[in-house]
Amino acid sequence: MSVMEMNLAWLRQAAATDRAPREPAAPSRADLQADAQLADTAPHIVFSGVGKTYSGRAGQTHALRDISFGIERGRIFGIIGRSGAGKSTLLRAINMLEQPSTGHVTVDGIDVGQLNENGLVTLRRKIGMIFQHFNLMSAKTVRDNVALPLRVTRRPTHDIRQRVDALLELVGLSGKADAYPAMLSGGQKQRVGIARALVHDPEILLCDEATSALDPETTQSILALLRDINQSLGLTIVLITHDMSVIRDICDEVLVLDGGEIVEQGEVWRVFGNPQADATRALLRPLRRELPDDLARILQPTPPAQGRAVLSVHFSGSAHPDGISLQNLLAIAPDTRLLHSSLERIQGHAQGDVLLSIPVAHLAALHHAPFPPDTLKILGYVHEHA
Ligand SMILES: Nc1ncnc2c1ncn2[C@@H]1O[C@H](COP(=O)(O)OP(=O)(O)OP(=O)(O)O)[C@@H](O)[C@H]1O
Repeated sequence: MSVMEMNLAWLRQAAATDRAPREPAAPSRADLQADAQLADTAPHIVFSGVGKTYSGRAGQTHALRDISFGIERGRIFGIIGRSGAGKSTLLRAINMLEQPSTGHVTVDGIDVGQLNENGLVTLRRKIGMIFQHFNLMSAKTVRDNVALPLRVTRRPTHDIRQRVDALLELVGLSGKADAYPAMLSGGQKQRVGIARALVHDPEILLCDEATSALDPETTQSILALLRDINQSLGLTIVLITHDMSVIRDICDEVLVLDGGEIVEQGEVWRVFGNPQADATRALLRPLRRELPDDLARILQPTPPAQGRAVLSVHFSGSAHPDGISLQNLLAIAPDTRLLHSSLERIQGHAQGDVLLSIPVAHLAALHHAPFPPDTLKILGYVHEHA
């Protein structure tokens, strides 16, 4: 029996009985191999036709409509959408903090909507969660905050202490075990939140706007920690955020919600490089650097007799993953000048715009340029003396 199957059996046992299940036996090498093979093929989390309707005094709100998608094991999966799009509802359906009105959510093949109370306790141990405002207990030390979920399991005190110390070391807070939350920076508080979320050795970590209260530098350090945890512990991470740079910097895949529906989903470099839905384009606008003001001021709509054309070349990731050769362009227009670039690499793919200028006299030769026609746009013209 594979480890995954053992865990499934364990969860099923918990779902079927009112007694707390015993911990599963330690897996053998063969179990681990079988598990790796199974894990390669089965999505870790699956939404099938999930809908959620809230009823209130003002009527019904359809927060989610017919949501179906899967999250592969070990991925970092981002969910984005405008305010009210349904992100939190979707995230919280994974650990059943929100019960769907229709459809099913399965984790490791278990329909989590069918679990009884014991089953839910077991499930939630397998799914850690961190929050925007950390949710720490102010009257308890860092060590006690992290130990809290372990105390209810009645593990021996020295086991708990060992586990907590190891986790504090993992998140870089070894020296802060006896500090109180008020004595910590925002980033340190979130590290405590991460340590606490990991106490039960979860397979999934849910991050609800986990970096939204942090400054950009601290955000980067928390993202680096999440990436480390994802890689070293093989955790599947699902996160929601309003910050598109978080998705760009850490996620493998992104799902875009709008009005409770999926409007787009895919690898980050594909979606960010060539967004299809209006909602995605609107969300990504802050990442796009517009034409610099000084350049916009001098651009003319018609070509001058003597002057230069300003071109933008858009890279959506797929065209030149190994770098961009300007050799052919320079052969057409040797006096090509680089004006501006918003080019960046997402998951190893070039993405963004490069602004170039060439003499108008060379415009006719542009159809020989080494870029697909739809990636090259003439933005305007500047007079030679400008
Ligand atoms: N408990 C609730 N009762 C009634 N309506 C709710 C409840 N929770 C959420 N909603 C509504 O469901 C919709 C989706 O809410 P949700 O919080 O999932 O969106 P979100 O994308 O996470 O929003 P935000 O980015 O602002 O946090 C919204 O219209 C919201 O007002």
